[in-house]
Amino acid sequence: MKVAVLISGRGSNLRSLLEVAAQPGYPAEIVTVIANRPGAGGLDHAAAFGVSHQTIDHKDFPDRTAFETALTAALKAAGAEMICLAGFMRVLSSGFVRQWQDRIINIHPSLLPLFPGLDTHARALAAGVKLHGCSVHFVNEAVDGGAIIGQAAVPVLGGDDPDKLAARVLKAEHRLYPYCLRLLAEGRIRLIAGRVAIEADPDPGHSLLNPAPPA
Ligand SMILES: Nc1nc2c(c(=O)[nH]1)N[C@@H](CN(C=O)c1ccc(C(=O)N[C@@H](CCC(=O)O)C(=O)O)cc1)CN2
Ligand SMILES: NCC(=O)N[C@@H]1O[C@H](COP(=O)([O-])[O-])[C@@H](O)[C@H]1O
Repeated sequence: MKVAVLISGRGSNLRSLLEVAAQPGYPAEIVTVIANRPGAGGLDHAAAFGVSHQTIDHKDFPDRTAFETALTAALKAAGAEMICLAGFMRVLSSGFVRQWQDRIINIHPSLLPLFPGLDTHARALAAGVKLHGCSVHFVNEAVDGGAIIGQAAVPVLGGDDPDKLAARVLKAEHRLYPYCLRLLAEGRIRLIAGRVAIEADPDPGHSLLNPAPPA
């Protein structure tokens, strides 16, 4: 499966996708990386893996539609069949989402439907939840409202602040995203009545995602 990754910053999720996609037998290929912010750190990861990469700065365009028209042209030129949002911080218009219906996924740093949007870790701490985590979901018009493909949970520990919690969640993100993209690229994901069904799930207990905590 030919995959494009859209980023806005550091790119650690992009790196985890590049690493697994470089492994023989992984069913997806990262064909291009596009950043909407000049100097996004993730572009260096793309260069390090020899993957085509470019910046399309949303600030260079009069509006979202013009920005997204340039985005679509670059995606089509790269032959992208699927789009992975990895720390991509622009809300995509309904027109763009419809054009790429069921072919855009995103990683979000919370256990959706809890805490959609921004500042998820501070909000989780403020809410006093004891479990937090991340979700990979299809992207639709509703921000963070698309069908959930996979989730990974982490404990909220005493003394946690948003940065400590974010770091624990990020480790889980780096396992969850390659796992979910694999399921998608192997054709195991079915969207039925707006919900995801995983066919012949190789790891129903998700032990891959949630290895037993250290003794
Ligand atoms: N149509 C959709 N677009 C996007 C989704 C989605 O589910 N549907 N997910 C987001 C990712 N995301 C949360 O996971 C998110 C990203 C950005 C924002 C946001 O409010 N962005 C502001 C600008 C912020 C900036 O440029 O720094 C905006 O776009 O005006 C909310 C949620 C990706 N897009
Ligand atoms: N709303 C989208 C959002 O908040 N995404 C989050 O941004 C970070 C990007 O890190 P990265 O650039 O190192 O992959 C990740 O934690 C991702 O879940």
